Amino acid sequence: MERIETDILVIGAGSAGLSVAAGAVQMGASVTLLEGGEMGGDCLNFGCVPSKALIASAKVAHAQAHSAVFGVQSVTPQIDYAAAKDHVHDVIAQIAPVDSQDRFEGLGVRVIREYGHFISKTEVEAGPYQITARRIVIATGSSPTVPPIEGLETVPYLTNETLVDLREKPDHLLIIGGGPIGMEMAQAHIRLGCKVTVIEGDRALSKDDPEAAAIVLDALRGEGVEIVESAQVSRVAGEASEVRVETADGRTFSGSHLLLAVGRTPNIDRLKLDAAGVASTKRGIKVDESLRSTNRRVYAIGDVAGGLQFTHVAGYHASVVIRSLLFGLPSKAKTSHIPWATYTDPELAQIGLTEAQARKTHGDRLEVARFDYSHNDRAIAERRKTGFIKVMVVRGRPVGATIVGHQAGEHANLWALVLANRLKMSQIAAMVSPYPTVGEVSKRAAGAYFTPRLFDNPWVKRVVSLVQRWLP
Ligand SMILES: Cc1cc2nc3c(=O)[nH]c(=O)nc-3n(C[C@H](O)[C@H](O)[C@H](O)COP(=O)(O)OP(=O)(O)OC[C@H]3O[C@@H](n4cnc5c(N)ncnc54)[C@H](O)[C@@H]3O)c2cc1C
Ligand SMILES: NC(=O)c1ccc[n+]([C@@H]2O[C@H](COP(=O)([O-])OP(=O)(O)OC[C@H]3O[C@@H](n4cnc5c(N)ncnc54)[C@H](O)[C@@H]3O)[C@@H](O)[C@H]2O)c1
Repeated sequence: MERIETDILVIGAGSAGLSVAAGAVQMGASVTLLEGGEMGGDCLNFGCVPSKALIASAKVAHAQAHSAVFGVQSVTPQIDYAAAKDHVHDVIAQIAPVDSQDRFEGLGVRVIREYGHFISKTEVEAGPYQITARRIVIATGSSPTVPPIEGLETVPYLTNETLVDLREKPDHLLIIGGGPIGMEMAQAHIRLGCKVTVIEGDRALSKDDPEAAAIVLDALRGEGVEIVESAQVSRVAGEASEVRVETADGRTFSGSHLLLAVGRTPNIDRLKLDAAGVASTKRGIKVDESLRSTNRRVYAIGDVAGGLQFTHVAGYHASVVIRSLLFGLPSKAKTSHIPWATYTDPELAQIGLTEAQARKTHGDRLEVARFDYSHNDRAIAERRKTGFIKVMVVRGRPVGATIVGHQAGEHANLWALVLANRLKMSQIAAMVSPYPTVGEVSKRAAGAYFTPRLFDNPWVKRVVSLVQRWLP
């Protein structure tokens, strides 16, 4: 057994672990990084990157089939599903060097390709290594949840992990779960020529603003995706290319392939957390606001910390703990300025509070300013008129924004800046947006906030008429 002593041990080389390791080593700490699976974790290999690459293929197919309105003859796209997956793997390969063992070793990180588990409060064993660290960061991420549905163990099913390598085009993809994974993959597959049925136990896209989610669901239904809500799956049966899904209320759906998209389970089983005195729940490792576990030398970040599960949150968590790991400074993770986006078409983005959350927190002090895409000239030119932005404002400062429409995820950047820096609506209104851009919707939402104050205000009218009398 080789013994290693290190300042910081990072367990897991996904978005969270890599961000901590890169930051800490470049600021002078000695860093050891364990990775039992693929460098880059879920986002690169099975999550964000492959899903967005497949969505890009699907967009091209959709554009070919719907070009006539632009004066370009529509054609029936000839889909080569396996070639689309080649494109997905090529995209992963292009991004992989950034997350690679070579790059991290080049930065000075000791990278060990083994799964690790605790043997004491400060020690971890990984393959032939025993590592003692002053601080340990658990960044082991999450895996697709496989729910206890009767019959599941007898039926071939896909998860986001195995979907990446599927090369035969599903004739009819059944998706259990109408969250972001289910909806993104549903639209990608209908556009790539599959039949798609989504079976959702509750409400599809239930974590998002219902009015905005309804626009996305309408669009998907319009493209032919069957979305069945309030349909808790209780049993599955069948075999390869013939799968049957039954719901608790007795409905049955049949398809050729089954994708599970029912949420995530934290990767904690291998860690032997008891040995380190690190407490956990079903959602993940218990952490305080500083992302410290019940063992003060051990932090947990990213998906395994059980909060919002996004790559940018993993990166943000890394920045929060680095302050405390390297400088011993107090540092707290907040969620009030965190954005997320679902990359359906139209896209759906949320930053900070939804309208319902803001109403609950701020009551009558809440004002909602909104602007519709249908009044944006560029959106009209691009035939992307569906969507809206609404901004939740309290005493002149936004506390949340919801955007549904073309490139909503891109427009979320501006509102993420606004919320992170507690900017005022007047500062957004002062921005000059280039015309014609879809991004003008943000400025127009700020305009909508001031319109009644300026144009429907008798005092303003009185002052203007008075000044006009005196002006030479
Ligand atoms: C289909 C899909 C699409 C997604 N799309 C988006 C998106 O568009 N935008 C977005 O922001 N987020 C998206 N996400 C979420 C995003 O992928 C995750 O939030 C992010 O990957 C979490 O990073 P992480 O570092 O916490 O965990 P992971 O990326 O899961 O990394 C954890 C790593 O730890 C390793 N590991 C586990 N246990 C051990 C151990 N004991 N020892 C050593 N190594 C270990 C694992 O092998 C893994 O590589 C998507 C997720 C999925 C599934
Ligand atoms: N664009 C993005 O940023 C993006 C994309 C994909 C995934 N993600 C991340 O990955 C996480 C996981 O995504 P997800 O879609 O798997 O999870 P989710 O928890 O958001 O949605 C799962 C859905 O499955 C339903 N469900 C659970 N059991 C069921 C059953 N037996 N029958 C029918 N329905 C059932 C739930 O009601 C829920 O609506 C997301 O929360 C998000 O953090 C992000």
